[in-house]
Amino acid sequence: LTCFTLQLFELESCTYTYLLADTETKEAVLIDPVLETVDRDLKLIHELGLNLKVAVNTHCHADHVTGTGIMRKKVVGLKSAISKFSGASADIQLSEGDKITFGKQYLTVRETPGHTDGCVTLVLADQSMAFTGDALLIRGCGRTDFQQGCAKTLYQSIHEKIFTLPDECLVYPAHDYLGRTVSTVGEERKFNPRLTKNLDEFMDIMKNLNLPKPKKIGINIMLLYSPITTYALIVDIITVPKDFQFCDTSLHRFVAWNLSSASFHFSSSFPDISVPANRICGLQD
Ligand SMILES: N[C@@H](CCC(=O)N[C@@H](CSS)C(=O)NCC(=O)O)C(=O)O
Repeated sequence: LTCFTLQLFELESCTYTYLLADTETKEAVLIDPVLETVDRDLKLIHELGLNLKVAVNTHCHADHVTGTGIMRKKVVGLKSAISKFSGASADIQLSEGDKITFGKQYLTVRETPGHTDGCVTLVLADQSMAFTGDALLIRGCGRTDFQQGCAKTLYQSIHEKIFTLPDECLVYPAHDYLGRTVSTVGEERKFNPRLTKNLDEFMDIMKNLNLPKPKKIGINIMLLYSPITTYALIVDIITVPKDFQFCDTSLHRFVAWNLSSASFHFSSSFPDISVPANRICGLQD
């Protein structure tokens, strides 16, 4: 079987998007597209004469807005996919063992929660490659301090679902902040400074990472819980009211979906104006 993989990079969030294609049938899958690079990715797919079947997110991203919603509108027949535990809407809700088929190739879903509840690792049919999303990063792993993060769950996921793959299996993460592009299961099992520790030590490391919050988490949380949009043209985020469930301190404007009044709130100094959901300039998934 013949398959090729291209690794694409988005500079602002240091995200890797992966394009996989069956060279015989030209059917392709895109993993973790980013909103800002949708046109770049679609141009490449067009140039290569590929037929994009599925755009899949390894999880609900906090650091960038996914490109799958807008891609579905631009590519006839394209289906979006994400874990059924992500809370997000998509054409295909993935579970453990599901197969994402493209031509004669397929990716198998391994649920790897811990960074978020809906994190999955996608493993190529012959186990030569694993797309680990934010679960396992090169010499690191996804943070566990928000979005249902749980260090113990992540530790178990990585040990049980990723470190059980062959040593030679290539590890392709969703991000790298130091310019690294690929690792292997064997290397990570041996040299990952977090995952080579025991569970207690790992939990201690994860508790003390003290990372700043990703810049786009507020926008993503709002999009995730919005009943009308999965992709919207929304202003930046402002402040953080305590009584709202979905908000973020690191951003300078605030937009939230208020569950009780069923409206979006935009504010610079909260409480502020409340806008009915149907007035939002958004695109339905
Ligand atoms: N600087 C970035 C966010 C960096 C970050 O928090 N990365 C996440 C994955 S994206 S939610 C992470 O899990 N990092 C783990 C680590 O050890 O770095 C931004 O501002 O968006």
